[in-house]
Amino acid sequence: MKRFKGFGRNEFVIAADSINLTITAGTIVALVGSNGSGKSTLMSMIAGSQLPDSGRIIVAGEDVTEQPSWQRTGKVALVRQNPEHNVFSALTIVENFALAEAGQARRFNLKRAAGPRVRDLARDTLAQFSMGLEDRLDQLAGTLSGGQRQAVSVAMATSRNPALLLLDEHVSALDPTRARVVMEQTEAIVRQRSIATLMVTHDMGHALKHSDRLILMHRGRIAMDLASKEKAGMGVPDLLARFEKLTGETLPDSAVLARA
Ligand SMILES: Nc1ncnc2c1ncn2[C@@H]1O[C@H](COP(=O)(O)OP(=O)(O)OP(=O)(O)O)[C@@H](O)[C@H]1O
Repeated sequence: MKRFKGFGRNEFVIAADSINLTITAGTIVALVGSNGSGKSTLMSMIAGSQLPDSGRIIVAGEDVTEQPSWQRTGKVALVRQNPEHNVFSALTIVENFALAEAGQARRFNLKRAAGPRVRDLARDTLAQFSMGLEDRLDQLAGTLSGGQRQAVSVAMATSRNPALLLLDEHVSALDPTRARVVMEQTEAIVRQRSIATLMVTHDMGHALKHSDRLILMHRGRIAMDLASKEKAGMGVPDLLARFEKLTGETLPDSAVLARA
């Protein structure tokens, strides 16, 4: 559970409540919900940037609830919405990989960390995106497009096979074509590596197409939990209608808003 101080005296907002969620290895769970439903709060508690008021976060059998985010590196990887928040612009692609590696090994000798082993790791992981990034390891990350940066971010986040990958609207800042490519490649990589994945999205089409299970949050709680079988054959209008019936509110679909 997580609550925040509200505007009035003795007023609180319960951002996450009674959430019981287990994600098994190799499963992609889409997390959707209206604005303010608690998705980011849940992601932050799992990533370690917010402490829950009560409850536990267990990753690969280890209780990480009290661990700060840097201690969870290697177990939990996060790709944020804004490409600029995921990579260091002033470093090259391979130096970004090296920095992630150095952080995990608690070493900060960037030159040494960016040696042949990390180059091979970066090249192999980036090759899966088929964007030619594997041949541009020495290019400054700041000169990459948003889509290329997100591809590098997903490659960095998955290269060490974390137990859990958090995708926080990671393609929402990209144009629809780039978003589709990065989303498809992300799915291919996490499936190939069997990484448990929790993906927040406002694009209901992505949520239905690229997940094994779809969770809908409303007012800090899980209002709907659709397994693969239940969501099979379901279209975006069906999902939106189910949400409306359940909550009496409408669910915004960013893909629709982007086309409007
Ligand atoms: N630091 C904070 N202080 C006070 N209230 C907060 C804080 N963070 C979140 N909240 C409140 O908690 C509730 C859940 O917010 P949260 O950001 O988790 O929702 P969300 O589902 O991620 O929304 P969005 O889709 O708009 O990003 C909201 O009512 C929000 O105003």
